[in-house]
Amino acid sequence: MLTIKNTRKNSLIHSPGGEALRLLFNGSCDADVNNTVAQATFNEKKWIWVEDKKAGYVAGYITKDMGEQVEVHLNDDSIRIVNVNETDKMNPPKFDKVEDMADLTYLNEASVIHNLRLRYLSNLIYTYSGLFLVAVNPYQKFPIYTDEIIRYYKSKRHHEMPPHIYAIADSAYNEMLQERENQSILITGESGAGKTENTKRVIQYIAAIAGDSAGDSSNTKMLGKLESQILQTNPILEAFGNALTIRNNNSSRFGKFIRIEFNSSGQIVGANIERYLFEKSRVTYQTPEERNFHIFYQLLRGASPQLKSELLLDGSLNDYRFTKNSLKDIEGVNDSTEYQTLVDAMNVVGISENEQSDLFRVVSAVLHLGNIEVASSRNDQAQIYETSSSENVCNLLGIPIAEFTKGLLNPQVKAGREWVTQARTKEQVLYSIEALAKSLYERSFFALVDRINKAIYRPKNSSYFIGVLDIAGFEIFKQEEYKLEGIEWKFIDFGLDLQPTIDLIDKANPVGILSCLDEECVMPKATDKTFVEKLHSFWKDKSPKYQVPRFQQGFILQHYAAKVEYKTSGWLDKNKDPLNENITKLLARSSNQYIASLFSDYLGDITDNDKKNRVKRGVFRTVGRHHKEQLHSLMQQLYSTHPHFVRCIIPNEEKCPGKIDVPLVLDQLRCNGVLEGIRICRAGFPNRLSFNEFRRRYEILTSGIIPKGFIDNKVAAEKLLDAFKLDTSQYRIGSSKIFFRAGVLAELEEIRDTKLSQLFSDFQAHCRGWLARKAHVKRNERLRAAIIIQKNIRALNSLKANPWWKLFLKIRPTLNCTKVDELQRQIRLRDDKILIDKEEILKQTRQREIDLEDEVKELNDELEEIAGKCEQLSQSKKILESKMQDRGLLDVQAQLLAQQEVKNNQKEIIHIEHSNKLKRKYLYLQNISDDYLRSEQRTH
Ligand SMILES: Nc1ncnc2c1ncn2[C@@H]1O[C@H](COP(=O)(O)OP(=O)(O)OP(=O)(O)O)[C@@H](O)[C@H]1O
Repeated sequence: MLTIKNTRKNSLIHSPGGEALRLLFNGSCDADVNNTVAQATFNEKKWIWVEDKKAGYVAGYITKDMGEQVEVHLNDDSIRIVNVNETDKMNPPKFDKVEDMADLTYLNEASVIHNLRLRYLSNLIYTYSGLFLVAVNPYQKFPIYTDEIIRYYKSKRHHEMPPHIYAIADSAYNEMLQERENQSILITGESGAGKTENTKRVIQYIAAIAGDSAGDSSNTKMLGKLESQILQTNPILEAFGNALTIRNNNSSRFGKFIRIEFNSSGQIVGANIERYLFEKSRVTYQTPEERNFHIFYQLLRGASPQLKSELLLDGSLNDYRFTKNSLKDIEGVNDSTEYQTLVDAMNVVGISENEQSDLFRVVSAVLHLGNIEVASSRNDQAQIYETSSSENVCNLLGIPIAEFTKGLLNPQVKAGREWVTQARTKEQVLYSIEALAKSLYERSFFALVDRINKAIYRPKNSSYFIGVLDIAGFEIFKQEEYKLEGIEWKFIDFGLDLQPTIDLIDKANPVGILSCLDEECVMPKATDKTFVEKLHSFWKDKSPKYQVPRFQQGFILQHYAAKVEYKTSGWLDKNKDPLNENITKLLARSSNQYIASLFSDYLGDITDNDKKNRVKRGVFRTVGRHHKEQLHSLMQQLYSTHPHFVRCIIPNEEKCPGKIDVPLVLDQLRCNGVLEGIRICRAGFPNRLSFNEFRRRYEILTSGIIPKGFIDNKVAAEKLLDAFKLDTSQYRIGSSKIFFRAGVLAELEEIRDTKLSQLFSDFQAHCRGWLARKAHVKRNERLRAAIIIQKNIRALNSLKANPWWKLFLKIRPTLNCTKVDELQRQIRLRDDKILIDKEEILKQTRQREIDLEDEVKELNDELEEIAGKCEQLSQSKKILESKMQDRGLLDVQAQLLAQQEVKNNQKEIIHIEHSNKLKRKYLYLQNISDDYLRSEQRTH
């Protein structure tokens, strides 16, 4: 029993489970730690709702304020007590159901859970909490993932719309386009919390908005082929990689990182899936409340009889060891329909019928492997008497049965330098059968992921990506950014310093747990015990995060959320993951190409040299090392992206809609860092903008502050900050960005919105004014016109009554008014004639021009001819001259000169005649045009 004292009015009480209770009176109360106050509302009777572990919620009321004590009387006459934390203060009711919990005035566990709970009970499953989006699994379908909702969220700002996974997807997409930076969305949470559902929603949203950025697709029904293929990878991966567990009917038994690739204009050009940590042990063992991977049930229930007979499957779920002890059905799920969905999805992705049958062949082989019955002979040697299952296995896997059986029962192993045949016990054979079944299924699953990637991955056209990580427990905080930007930042230890624990697991020197395990795996005679002893010698009392357990063989690690005790039995074996090499070699040479490809790394004879290499390779590729390398590469990728965080919360363990188990939720909030996330967000500078972006967005708020012409973006941003009169504690200026405390940018955005809407109103007012003025002028003109028309009509009407006018009208037909008419007619006729003459003159002029041109051409030809003759004459003159020289005939020269003169004279006469001719023609044309001009003038 706890006695709570000095509880102030309006202060917050919260139960051991963290439920919030607002006290509307002064006083205190006793608390029974077994009960949880769910909700408290006080009216005059001061009602209180208390959760009773047995009875559920029970209502009670507070009878009286007794000084420092408050009794809560329940309707079953008992008294319930609550735990009060005096330091916790209650937020005013206006903060109830607040969309971003970073906005809470008082931040504490109770307020956070109170808010989440209120929202959850109002079917609001998404809530922002500073750095994260918190998503509480509703366990029911809300209509919040429709095409219409997608359209609402498209290109909206973060806080413009209620919290939603689409808002996160949208900001990742827009930031990718604006910042030209890869993005990642890290979706984490416990099993069953909703990671995979939210991952699917992110991909659905991105496929809808980015599939066709040219048009307004926003419609999942109108997706392109690639987008559909990406979406259809889901049912395939879920069939082979998901299973029913106690916590989740559709639990992913592997982690995945899906990268959606975009070109520079933001259209999807491909996708790639990387998988992590596959739970292959489920193939051979499940608890009675759980199932094997879905595909086993789907195939046995949904495949056609013909396919089943091809796969040699003539039994039902109860006939196969690997399925018979499991739960068979999932509520609300029809495996046969799911099988059809799977086949349809594989067809969409482009997995051919042959490839599908290869995948199913492996599933069937695994089922038959489980049914191989191994007996023990008298000398403890394993025997297989009933061979039908082995025959089926060999038939399906394309390997000879004799060698398979021999490899299982009497494998060849190396003993020193010799190869010897070893007899195996029943347990050893069963172990290697199970190891084979697990490895076969796992390799086939990995090959399936590779095949899917082959269909959807086109790295060539890719410029950026958005990666969606669906995996339990991932954390990256980019606090180094402050350092890079030169921001003064006092590191606050929020309990997030996980480095000592990470070192303990990961470090090579001093040897961390994984390295130590790898080392032990190659040590002769090493056992799980020697491994643990070695670990203790390295870490006991040397790391505060490492402890030695009292009773078990293992160690205790202090993780972020809690201490975890690890039992190390079987670790060495699991890390080596040994397979019977006699069998794997057989499989590598299988007559079935697909099966052979799964084990191609075992191809080739194991010579001494190979063996050495194999062992060496084994050292580097233990299970632990493989995971470590994979995760390291994942972290590298994540660090190169802009991260967005989604924290999924499981509300209760009964998969029950509308029920929130407060201690369970509180536990998750504590473990997944939501509370720290909010604190970091409030303590640090969670919003940042580059100088350029800041100036571009907010210059509008302070017209005239930034002078015209070029000015450095940083200087401009500083001027703007001064003009905003922001408190300097609210921001920090880095070397390329400005960092803001939570809420500052939201405020600026609000002011900007107001300003923009004011500007737009002004603009609209201007436009409307202009239109109205134009309409007014038109109306005035119409009015004037109407007045004139009226005036004329009135004049006409008044004239109508005038007797002179009447007389005039009467006598008009008899009047000789033809003169005017005749004149008009003559004018018309003359006009017509002028027109015709004009045309005729033009025609003639054109014709004359053409004739003249022809004549000029002829004269030119004549001139050329004369010139040619002259040339000839000068030639003959030259000849004659030379002859004269030869013969001394000077008199001939004189004669020729005389001839030449005659010729020249003739030429001159021709020239004169020609120019006279041209003159005459010119005068003639002049006359014509004068005539024409005169007639024109007359016309006018
Ligand atoms: N947003 C949601 N809307 C409706 N149902 C949901 C939602 N999120 C989760 N669920 C329900 O909860 C179940 C578990 O969710 P999901 O498989 O996504 O969990 P998980 O965190 O991926 O778990 P695991 O780690 O075991 O794979 C889903 O099958 C679905 O029935």
